[in-house]
Amino acid sequence: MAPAPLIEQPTISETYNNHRDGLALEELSDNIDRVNVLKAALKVQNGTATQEEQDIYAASQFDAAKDKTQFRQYEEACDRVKNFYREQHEKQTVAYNLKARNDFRAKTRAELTIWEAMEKLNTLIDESDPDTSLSQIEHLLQAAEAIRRDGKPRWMQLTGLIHDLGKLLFFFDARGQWDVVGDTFPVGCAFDDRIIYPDTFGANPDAANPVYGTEYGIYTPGCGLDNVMLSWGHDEYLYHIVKEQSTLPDEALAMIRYHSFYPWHKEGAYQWMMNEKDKRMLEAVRAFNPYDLYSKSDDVPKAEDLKDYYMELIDEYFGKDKKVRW
Ligand SMILES: O[C@H]1[C@H](O)[C@@H](O)[C@H](O)[C@@H](O)[C@H]1O
Ligand SMILES: [Fe+2]
Ligand SMILES: [Fe+2]
Repeated sequence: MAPAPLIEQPTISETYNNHRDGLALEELSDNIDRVNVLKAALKVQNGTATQEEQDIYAASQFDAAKDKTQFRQYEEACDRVKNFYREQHEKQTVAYNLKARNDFRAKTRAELTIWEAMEKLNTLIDESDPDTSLSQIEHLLQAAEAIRRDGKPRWMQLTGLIHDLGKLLFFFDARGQWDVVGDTFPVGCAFDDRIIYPDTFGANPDAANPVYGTEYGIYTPGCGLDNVMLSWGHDEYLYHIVKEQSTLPDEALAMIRYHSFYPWHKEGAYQWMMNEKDKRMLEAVRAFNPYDLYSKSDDVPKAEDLKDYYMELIDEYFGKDKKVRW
């Protein structure tokens, strides 16, 4: 059976004629199809979490003791954070997103094991984050350890460990931090007011575009998030890598791809895009979020003490001592 068209075709060809520097969405989806065929041939399978695992990850007590008012206070955030989002909201356009995906597909930037990637990332301090000034390896270990302490499935522990590794982009093709970190949102349709600092989208040329500026833009309701272009950054980049090079299940892929999509998983925006699969994935992302956000105030784990445990976990889903193509 031929896959359902991603988005209504006439709109796409009309709107994308102006973006010859990027891949058309049709070509992108062809690429994705080719990858899926290759994966089937190589017997790399992501699969879905078992019901038992879904039950385990759904019931969490982890954040009960956390004072939620201490996190994500953007109104009180420092200028570093505010300036970051002003720039990001101005520059994340459809044209840029097509180009970024095209560049991503064009080459391999580095070959590093997961652990090497964590070490490389260690010097990056995330300008968008009002809640932590720790290094990334510390944040990754905090998230993974919180998930592990709560007895969650092994694949979810590993997801905690790697979920921000896409920030490696900063050392390769990025134009700054604005196309690497921060919350994400769809491009190609109206920017929702539930995105933080919504007023800063006035400076984004897409906001006034006759197609992209409308509620549904280039999409149709129910098209499914797999068919939506989320602003390019660490989530999207890592998602593609993990999908192609690991056996982590769909729920893990969703936790990675949507963990910064707060307007959707926290604020309830963009519900009209969802299909049945997305409803299940939303549960997974919501189960993951507290470990990402509230573990930032936990004790700082020591990487050397935990390395053996996590190396085994990495081997289990990526292959023994596997160099990942970044
Ligand atoms: O500042 C943070 C940080 O960049 C995280 O890695 C991202 O996932 C969050 O959504 C964002 O708010
Ligand atoms: Fe993140
Ligand atoms: Fe994170």
